[in-house]
Amino acid sequence: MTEKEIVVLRLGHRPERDKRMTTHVGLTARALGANGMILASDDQKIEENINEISPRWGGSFFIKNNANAMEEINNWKKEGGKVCHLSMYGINLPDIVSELKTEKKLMLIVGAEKVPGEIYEVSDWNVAVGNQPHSEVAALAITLDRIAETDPLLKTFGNAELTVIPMGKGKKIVHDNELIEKNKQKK
Ligand SMILES: C[S@@+](CC[C@H](N)C(=O)[O-])C[C@H]1O[C@@H](n2cnc3c(N)ncnc32)[C@H](O)[C@@H]1O
Repeated sequence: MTEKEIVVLRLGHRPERDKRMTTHVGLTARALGANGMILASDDQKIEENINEISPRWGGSFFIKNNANAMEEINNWKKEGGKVCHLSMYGINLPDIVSELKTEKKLMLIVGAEKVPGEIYEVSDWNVAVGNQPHSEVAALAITLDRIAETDPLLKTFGNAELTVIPMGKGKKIVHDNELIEKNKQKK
């Protein structure tokens, strides 16, 4: 079975206002099964923060900083990918989810401030996660969960320095000291 390829395109990030929100878009995308995030603004700090996550917590999530949104979308489409823009004005997710689920190469676009009209035009779908205003992080999380083939909460992340041992009370993290040493030497 071919793996699904999902990237998140983050639009409208304002470095002075949206640092936490955009970091959370990246963390959520990674945790719930996306392969990477493309940031259509220049914020090297976010790039650094996200790049620190995978060596620590496993997997191979990528971030591309300072990208041109339309170029990314057009290249994605040329490679046969489909584009789904998340917007409260779109078709409600339950009405389109079965179609989205069959896509093997999907770009999910989330905005911050007002999203330019051309994004609505160029997208294959404008999809609402309920037609009420809320947040890009919530919209992304619910979409990734609903379109997943297997439960994203059960996904394991290989090559992790740190692994949480789930428990009802307290906190337990296992450290892979050999990998921590190896990664230190790479820096
Ligand atoms: C806080 S909203 C701001 C929206 C902005 N005022 C506009 O006119 O597009 C930021 C982003 O969250 C996402 N979002 C918020 N509510 C949503 C919903 N109900 N369904 C899908 N996406 C949503 C969209 O990606 C949106 O661009």
